[in-house]
Amino acid sequence: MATNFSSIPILDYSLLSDPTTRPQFISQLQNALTNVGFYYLTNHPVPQDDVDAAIAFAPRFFDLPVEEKERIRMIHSPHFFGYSKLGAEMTKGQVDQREQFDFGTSAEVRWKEGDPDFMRLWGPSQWPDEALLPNFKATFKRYVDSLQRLSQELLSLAGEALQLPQGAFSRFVEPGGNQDRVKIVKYPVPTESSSNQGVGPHYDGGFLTLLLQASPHKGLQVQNVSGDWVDAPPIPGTFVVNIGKALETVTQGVAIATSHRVLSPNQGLTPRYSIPFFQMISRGTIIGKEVLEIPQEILAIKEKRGKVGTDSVNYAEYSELLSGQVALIGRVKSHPDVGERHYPELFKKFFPDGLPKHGVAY
Ligand SMILES: O=C(O)CCC(=O)C(=O)O
Ligand SMILES: [Fe+2]
Repeated sequence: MATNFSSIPILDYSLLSDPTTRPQFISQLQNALTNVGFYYLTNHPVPQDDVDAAIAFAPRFFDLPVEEKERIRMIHSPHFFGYSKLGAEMTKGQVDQREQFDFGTSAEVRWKEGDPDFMRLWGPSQWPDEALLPNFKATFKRYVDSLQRLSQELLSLAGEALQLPQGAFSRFVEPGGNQDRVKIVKYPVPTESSSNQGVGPHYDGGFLTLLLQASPHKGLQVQNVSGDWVDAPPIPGTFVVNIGKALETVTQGVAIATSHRVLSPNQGLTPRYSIPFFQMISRGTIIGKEVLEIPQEILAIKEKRGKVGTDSVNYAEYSELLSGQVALIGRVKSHPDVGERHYPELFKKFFPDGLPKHGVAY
């Protein structure tokens, strides 16, 4: 089986419903997890009407009046939920050319006096005014409920493909469930003078990411073992699923997190939209010290594989810090202005000279 991919495998979810084809899905999944870190999922169970409704809302959100988007700016949220204008986010110290709206699956603030700061990461989302965007909140609540269910099923299938015992991942779920995160993203056509970094090379931090490409543009690229960037163009009716650093860590590097980036649309095109769903992990574990026991046969796959490209930021902190702290550091580095407002001490540690000139919302 190829260990240096030149395209992203397409897995057909409907193979799972027939016991004679199910093993084929599991074997393809094993290859995708261990050799690519990415796959397309086709014939998935999320109702197409819900997908279409989410896609239709993406441009409408960004067309809201500026004042309404400002009202729900991320800076108001210690949970890093809300609107970020163009140029407000950074990857690897470079400004990303994207505008976005972050929200989460339902969660209460469980932080109490004396708890570590990162316990404040989970909490309620900010939503646009119902009168300005009727049904937006209800549509996305329904959509993320479906995505959360699907992500849990795909995680359990990943466990099966890696020959782990059933429920192997449950120790990374907090009582009452984890809060997963979602973004609606707009990548505008760059001006002549701006860079074409839609989002710079990075790994996702959690378990699985389920990405809905919400317009027909190319732009997403995935880095293979040789360091080449492989296109992952939109395929209608699919999600792009990829592995985050947390899953890589707990599987002892057998499932690989693969670096990826987005290039802005070329001149003359329209903006690109996408809606990634990030499956998160529990906050209170040093996951590098809680890795799963992996069968020898599966570990052997890792030995055969080449070394993975390094053109990316990383999550080495998972081996020494609590998972919630790693997540908080990632958020503060990406959104320094929000970090400065809500987590001033941590902010100072990473930005001793104050807010960077670029990469701040205001
Ligand atoms: O917009 C995309 O296609 C990918 C976005 C992404 O990789 C991310 O937000 O982590
Ligand atoms: Fe990503």
